[in-house]
Amino acid sequence: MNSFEAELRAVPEQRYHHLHPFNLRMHAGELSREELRGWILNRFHYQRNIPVKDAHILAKFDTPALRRMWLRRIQDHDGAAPGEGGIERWLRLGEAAGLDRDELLSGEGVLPGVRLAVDGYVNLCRNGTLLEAVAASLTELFAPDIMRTRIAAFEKHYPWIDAEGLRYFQIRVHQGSQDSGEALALVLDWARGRGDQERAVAALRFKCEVLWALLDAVDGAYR
Ligand SMILES: O=C(O)c1cc(C(=O)O)c2c(n1)C(=O)C(=O)c1cc(C(=O)O)[nH]c1-2
Repeated sequence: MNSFEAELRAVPEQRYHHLHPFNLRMHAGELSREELRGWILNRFHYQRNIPVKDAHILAKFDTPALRRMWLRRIQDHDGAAPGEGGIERWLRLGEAAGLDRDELLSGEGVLPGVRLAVDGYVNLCRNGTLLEAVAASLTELFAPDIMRTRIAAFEKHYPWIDAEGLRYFQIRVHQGSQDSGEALALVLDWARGRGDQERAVAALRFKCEVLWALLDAVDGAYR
């Protein structure tokens, strides 16, 4: 591992949302049903915007091979047909937790801080460079671990959520590993100069702040 890769990996180590008090309480089994439902409802706003930000990134690629690779991410979330894909699985997670699918789809109840955080991420991918947009996705280097922790915590502490609801996370463990591996290879290849490396690290820091701000909003609203 070169020093730039080590620098990239150190960002989420210190700032990723696995350290956020809301996630610590989630994993310790301390969240009320209302808090967990509030998190699922607000995270749906993040989920449904992931393919939107990925479409902005897709439009910046200029080779079929790279577009093909990134298109898979959009399909992972949107599915190949109605009733499939990650967004559908997140809706089922909501239903397993007692939320109404139409309520999730309406977007009502999404907190202002969550909207701003998600807008921040989508706008970085729309207006930033390709390097910044891809580097920002590298929080996913840490996502499979937090998802494994979350699955175990849900099974242990929140048995009132039907196990079927956990499918989103179970499938995402593999998808997140593949996504982050591909994105890391691109960033290491593109960012050879110190200026680019610093911009990649800054984008990854910003993305950690997006996830942190999202949880700050949820933590403050439902406690
Ligand atoms: O539950 C999580 O902790 C978590 C974190 C992240 C992340 O690190 O951004 C993503 C996801 N989940 C996720 O489900 C997902 O689809 C996803 C896509 C991306 C991205 O930036 O492209 N991050 C994440």
